[in-house]
Amino acid sequence: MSPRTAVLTAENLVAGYGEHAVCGPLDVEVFPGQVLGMVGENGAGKSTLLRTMIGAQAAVDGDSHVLGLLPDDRSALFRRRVSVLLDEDAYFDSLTVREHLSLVARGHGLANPDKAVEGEIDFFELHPVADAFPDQLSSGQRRKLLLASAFIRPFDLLVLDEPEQRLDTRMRGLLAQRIARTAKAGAAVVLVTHDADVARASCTSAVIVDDGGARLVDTDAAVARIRQ
Ligand SMILES: Nc1ncnc2c1ncn2[C@@H]1O[C@H](COP(=O)(O)OP(=O)(O)OP(=O)(O)O)[C@@H](O)[C@H]1O
Repeated sequence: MSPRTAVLTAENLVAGYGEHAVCGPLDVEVFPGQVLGMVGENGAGKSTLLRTMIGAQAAVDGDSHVLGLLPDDRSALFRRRVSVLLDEDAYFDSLTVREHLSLVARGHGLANPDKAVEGEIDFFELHPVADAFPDQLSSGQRRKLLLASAFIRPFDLLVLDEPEQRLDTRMRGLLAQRIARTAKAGAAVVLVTHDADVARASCTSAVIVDDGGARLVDTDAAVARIRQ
């Protein structure tokens, strides 16, 4: 893909439920190397807008494209090139942390899956629970497992809904740096966050979602909005 081809675009995109608009319209393009944050108060519509951007729910109006196509999270292309972590827990109860990561790494055809698995266990500090099952983890450790599963696989677009949830301050900082590095390496990232430090350390631009609207701003404005 050419570096100037947008990975994700939204055109006049209005998100909501049925005929009921929650927020928008939004026009935005996200290119490789960019991290677009989405900020705003509880209930403003960030998650709804994020899901609509990636085709996980129908738009009230307008449309979005991922990798130049109408997004279809069941298509092979989408699943191969878009890594998504929404605000939900999804595990296999009978697989350990290490087995989960191994399954994702092998499913995506990584050349050296074992090395990648150990790398994520190191990064997310999951060593003490690497051979534990999901119901033996703390809520923060479960969140780290989901984040590790999102990062371990290849992607052109990484989509994260409040990735900082349940992480301690130090791990939030490491995560923000990882997101920034991921974009510098060529991916595009879209994330919802309530954390001003995460936004400042990772975002290259942002959308403020409020009063039924969605407007594109620079990172400083997004950080100031979170701190209000
Ligand atoms: N399934 C649904 N059907 C109808 N309305 C919904 C549904 N899910 C969420 N909403 C409403 O849509 C609005 C936006 O919710 P959304 O979860 O997108 O907000 P948010 O900005 O992500 O909030 P938070 O920061 O609390 O996660 C809220 O008023 C919420 O009540």
